[in-house]
Amino acid sequence: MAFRVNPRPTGPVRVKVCGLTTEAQVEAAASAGAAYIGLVFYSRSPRSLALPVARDLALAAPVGVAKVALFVDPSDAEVDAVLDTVPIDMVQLHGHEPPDRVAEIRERWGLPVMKAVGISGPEDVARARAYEAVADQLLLDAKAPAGSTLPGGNGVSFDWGLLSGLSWSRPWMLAGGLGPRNVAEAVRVSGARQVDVSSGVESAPGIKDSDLIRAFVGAVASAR
Ligand SMILES: O=C(O)c1ccccc1NCC(=O)[C@H](O)[C@H](O)COP(=O)(O)O
Repeated sequence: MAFRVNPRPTGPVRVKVCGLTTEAQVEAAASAGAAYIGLVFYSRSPRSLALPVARDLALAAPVGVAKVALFVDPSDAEVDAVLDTVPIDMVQLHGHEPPDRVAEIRERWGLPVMKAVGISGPEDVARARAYEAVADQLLLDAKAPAGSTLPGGNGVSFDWGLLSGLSWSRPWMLAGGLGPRNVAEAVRVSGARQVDVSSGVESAPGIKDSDLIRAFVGAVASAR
């Protein structure tokens, strides 16, 4: 397949490592150069955190690394419980939250919100446009495969060419099946200036691997 090559970008590509569960992983991600760490609050996920653990991880993150709290169709009480306990910089919504719920969460808690949208075809890209007006950032991720119990973190990718040459009024992040071996190509094809990874830097489901995190950030740094 022939891809359009995006114009030469400026500035480094920023990395989010999602689903960290130990302080050593937070240290590995931060020292490798990750700009964001994702903390998962979804009980069905192998990466889901209890509040006291999440608080310790957030406090272990150096200044300058944004702590992102990931929710799936959360109730107000769930958001309250996390934000009352854990120092968080951004909320990620990874469920079926409609635009008005995204706007409500943003306004009620006063934090930037990143809305994840599952992409498998051009109609999904069009759906993502509905969030440009209400979200601070977009996370363009692969759709969960049939049968998966997780809306994200499944290690599957989508056709990055769907994003090539598009412009967005909000910053956006590419996710889905990225790893040290394919992320440079994904950046080149999609034009992403931010990337998000979870299972691609794990040695087993839910277990992050510091060497893979370093390899991923290194591969991103080499992307042109
Ligand atoms: O990671 C999870 O366990 C998870 C659970 C429920 C909703 C979303 C989840 N992850 C979302 C992310 O931001 C992942 O980093 C993103 O989907 C990419 O995952 P992967 O394909 O494994 O790199």
